[in-house]
Amino acid sequence: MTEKLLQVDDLAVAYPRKGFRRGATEILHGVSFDIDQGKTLGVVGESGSGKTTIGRAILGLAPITRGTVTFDGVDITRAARSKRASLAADLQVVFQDPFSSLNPAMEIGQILAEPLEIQKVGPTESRARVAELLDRVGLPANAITRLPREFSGGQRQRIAIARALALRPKLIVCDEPVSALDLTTQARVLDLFLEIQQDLGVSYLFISHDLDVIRHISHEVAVLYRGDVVEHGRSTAVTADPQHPYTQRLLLASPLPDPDKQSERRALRARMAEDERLADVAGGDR
Ligand SMILES: Nc1ncnc2c1ncn2[C@@H]1O[C@H](COP(=O)(O)OP(=O)(O)OP(=O)(O)O)[C@@H](O)[C@H]1O
Repeated sequence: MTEKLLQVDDLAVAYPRKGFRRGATEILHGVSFDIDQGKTLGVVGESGSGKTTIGRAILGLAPITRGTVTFDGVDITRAARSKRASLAADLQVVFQDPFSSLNPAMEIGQILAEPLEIQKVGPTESRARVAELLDRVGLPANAITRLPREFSGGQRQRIAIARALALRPKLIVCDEPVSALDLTTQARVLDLFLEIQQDLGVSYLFISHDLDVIRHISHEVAVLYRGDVVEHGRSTAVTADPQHPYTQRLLLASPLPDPDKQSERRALRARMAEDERLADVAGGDR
């Protein structure tokens, strides 16, 4: 049996209402899912559905009002600060924007060595690990003396991935990590994520608004709609035969014109039109 690395149970998050002394706006209304070791859960949903908030809650950066987040056997919503700090290396993040997530004044070698220094890794081992990380993400060894601005968007995202891998984490929260990239670069970076997972057994919580991206990268998918998980299942099943009307709409809006899926989508559109027609007829009969 595969071990559960992350278990999220009935997670609710609420932010205090701006301009009010009391009251809070609930963003997540009790979401539950888990992630096995070495697997990927894709979280998909439209803008504002709460995807980033899920990632932030797992990283301890959002106000959790209910539920539990158990990471590697520890309930991090109730664990002491010292215990959470000891888990920090195992839980890393890659953000959407590789331009703002890398310090523009630091050379790549420094950016990658920084987390190692914090973990008190000595200089000789650190140099070897930085070289290994660059190789791992397909960047040349001479990148160490260069600055982020000397790299393209895709290369910068590779640097951000290398930085996330520096401490050999068990889980990486990937928050729209390919959304700022063109389609060809997206595909290459997604393949890198897959290759890394195959080699290192790392798990991903992979957030995206794009069902095609999620289909490519995830074993399972959770569809988030206005702070609730409305559909959850194996990625192939959910994307081939979505059950919830919201997932069906997301699939139709999916931006990649995948030729193999064209006829499938036409059939789905026809089925939805027919469902709507029947609903109209039923409504008219009442
Ligand atoms: N710090 C905050 N304070 C108050 N409200 C917030 C805060 N952060 C997010 N929200 C609200 O929570 C809701 C969900 O935001 P979130 O960023 O999680 O959505 P998302 O699905 O990731 O959207 P996007 O794809 O646009 O990033 C939004 O209505 C947002 O305005």
